Amino acid sequence: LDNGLALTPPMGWLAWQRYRCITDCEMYPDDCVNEQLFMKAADLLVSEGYSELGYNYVIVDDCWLAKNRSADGKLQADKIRFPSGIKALSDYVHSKGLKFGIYEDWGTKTCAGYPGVLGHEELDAKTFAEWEVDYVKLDGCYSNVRHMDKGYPEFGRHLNSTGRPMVYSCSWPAYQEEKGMLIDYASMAKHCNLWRNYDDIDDSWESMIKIADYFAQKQEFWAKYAGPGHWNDPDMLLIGNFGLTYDQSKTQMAIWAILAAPLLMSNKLAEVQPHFKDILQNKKVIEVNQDKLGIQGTRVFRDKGIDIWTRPVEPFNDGYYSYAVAFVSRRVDGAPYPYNITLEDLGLKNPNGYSIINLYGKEKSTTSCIFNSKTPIKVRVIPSGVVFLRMNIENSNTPCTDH
Ligand SMILES: OC[C@@H]1[C@H](O)[C@H](O)[C@@H](O)CN1C(=S)Nc1ccc(F)cc1
Repeated sequence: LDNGLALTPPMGWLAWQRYRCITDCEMYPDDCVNEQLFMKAADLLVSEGYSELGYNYVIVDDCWLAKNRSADGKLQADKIRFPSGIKALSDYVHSKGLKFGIYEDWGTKTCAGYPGVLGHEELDAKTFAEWEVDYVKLDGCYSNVRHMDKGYPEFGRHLNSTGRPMVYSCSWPAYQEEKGMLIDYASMAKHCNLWRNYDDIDDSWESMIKIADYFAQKQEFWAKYAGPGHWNDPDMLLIGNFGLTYDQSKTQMAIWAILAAPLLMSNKLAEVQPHFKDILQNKKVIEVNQDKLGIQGTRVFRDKGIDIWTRPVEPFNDGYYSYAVAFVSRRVDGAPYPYNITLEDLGLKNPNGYSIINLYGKEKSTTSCIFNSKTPIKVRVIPSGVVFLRMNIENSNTPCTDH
């Protein structure tokens, strides 16, 4: 969507995966969907160093609403759980220098059964502008999938007519994909800043890698629609929760960086363990995800249980081609698996050579030597883990010794 927003994939924190629709704040005061949850998330994004790295959206998901609209037909928040109201919450988030996102559903109800926008589209868009919302996630439950091709663009026009810039996240393709419909991705890129293509992510390796594999299967259809202002969305980051190991967390962060995916954490920020936080705050990996070219990478190679993903990154012009390259092991036979490949076999043919940086390596790993495209690079990949490298074209002439 050409509204000047989301020129790189949005980054931030989205409640759904970790907090679902927990509304019993008596029983679960620290884990329920209420205003405290989002105010605390805003505080921690700043105090824990996330916001300075780009994580700046605090996004409310389903279940924020009262069960009914107010007398004048406007959407309203649950009065017990959001006693100060959404505008006050939005103001609080803005006071921390962050941006505020909210959820609704192009249907009669949200997936969890709260009021949907159908029949109130213009009013609801205006309400979001009044609340100074910066990002709207529009879900697609309780609606006719065949009418989404008109409904989602129309709601986007209502948002645009308010005059307030708002990132527009659409769930439209995910619902049409589910029905096996032919999907108009050109329309998606025209009307939405990002869009969910596929199933909801759950807190497990199986769920995350199923989504990654589906994006690889569909890459020839989907990747070309990604670019500044319009992104495919494989759903939230699981890192810091219960389901992924340390190495599996590095794998999700690497694949989401290759895919130019939104980096929307959904975790309990106060309890993210330091080595998981290091993954979420890895500047070199975030730099790949936020690369200005906005080219979505692809899975280019599968061999011996090693999946290889590459993404073109800057500098990438007149002969200078640089890449991020991820080696993901799907093996389960215990030992880290040694894998060698020449850059030429990877399709990186620059004769002058490349510097190679291990994005998950220690700082010292920034090599100054170069590999020419025939030098085999040797990696050892941990089961369901990843070796994530950045290869920049170099014209220096200090060839690398064996790596
Ligand atoms: O209720 C909202 C929730 C989250 O917003 C997800 O990100 C959305 O993709 C939709 N969603 C859920 S649980 N959707 C849903 C998931 C399973 C199901 F059988 C029916 C609806």
